[in-house]
Amino acid sequence: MMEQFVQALSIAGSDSGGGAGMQADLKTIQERHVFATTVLVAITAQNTLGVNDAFALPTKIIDEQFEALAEDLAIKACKTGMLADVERVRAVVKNLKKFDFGPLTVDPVMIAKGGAPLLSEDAIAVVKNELLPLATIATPNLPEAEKLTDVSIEDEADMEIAAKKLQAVGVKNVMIKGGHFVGDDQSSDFVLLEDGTSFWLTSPRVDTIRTHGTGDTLSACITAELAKGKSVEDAIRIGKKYVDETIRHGIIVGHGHGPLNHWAGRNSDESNG
Ligand SMILES: Nc1ncnc2c1ncn2[C@@H]1O[C@H](COP(=O)(O)OP(=O)(O)OP(=O)(O)O)[C@@H](O)[C@H]1O
Ligand SMILES: Cc1ncc(CO)c(N)n1
Repeated sequence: MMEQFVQALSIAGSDSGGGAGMQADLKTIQERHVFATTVLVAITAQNTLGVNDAFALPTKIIDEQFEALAEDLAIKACKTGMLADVERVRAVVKNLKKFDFGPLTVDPVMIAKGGAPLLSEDAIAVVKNELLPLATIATPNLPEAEKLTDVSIEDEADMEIAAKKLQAVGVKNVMIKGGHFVGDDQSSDFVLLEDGTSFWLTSPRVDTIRTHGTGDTLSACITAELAKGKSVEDAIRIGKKYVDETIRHGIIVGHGHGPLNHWAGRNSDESNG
């Protein structure tokens, strides 16, 4: 008998350049052999050089996308990416409370690599107080962790303090990404699990500017693995390994912060774990 194929959901913004946002989520979830579905929240006119414009979709069509998925599909895990502003964050929170799409990964996307805002300043508190308490795992980068915790992160000890503060807000599991510690020869992420155990995931830093969509790719991989029923710890470890391969085996696309090689892990036994 044929069984339901595993399905996951990306709630995010579109990157026309194809490297980050919903496009990175789709490519990643597909590579992890999970069926990807989407709720599009915003559209950006973007390439590897920057974000030229952004347009947030009306909440009516956001609600309708959630309803259409709930009516028909069997989604086992979901993630959020770019949510644009207070109105859109609240629309997503409302729908995530209404429907069960499995464990939620919140990638609290705020600013694109080139510096363009993808979340309005006043929406940060709403993400913190209304969205994060629904999260199974949150994956902020360093500036996002600072904004969400008011901890100024100068070193690894500060990352541990910020992770504890995020857990206090209600996030069960926290992964703070150290990709922004440029100058360091390692790229180290700190993980604090629900049961209080913690560990570092470290990989040699790749000397490249082609890192557009690293955060989206990592959180999408975690989401796909959670949809398959992997534990949070296993999903995180697989996510780190997968994103590392996509950076390490880079491709040349565009003239700025180029996208990742999402199919880099195809021939690697390790990344198919
Ligand atoms: N140059 C690099 N070499 C190796 N690993 C990296 C590098 N840059 C980032 N990473 C890893 O990529 C993952 C994503 O981290 P990062 O801090 O870049 O996320 P992000 O800022 O949210 O990304 P984006 O905003 O582009 O989606 C982490 O596991 C981090 O350690
Ligand atoms: C649409 C979109 N979402 C997320 C990111 C962050 O990588 C981006 N650059 N663009």
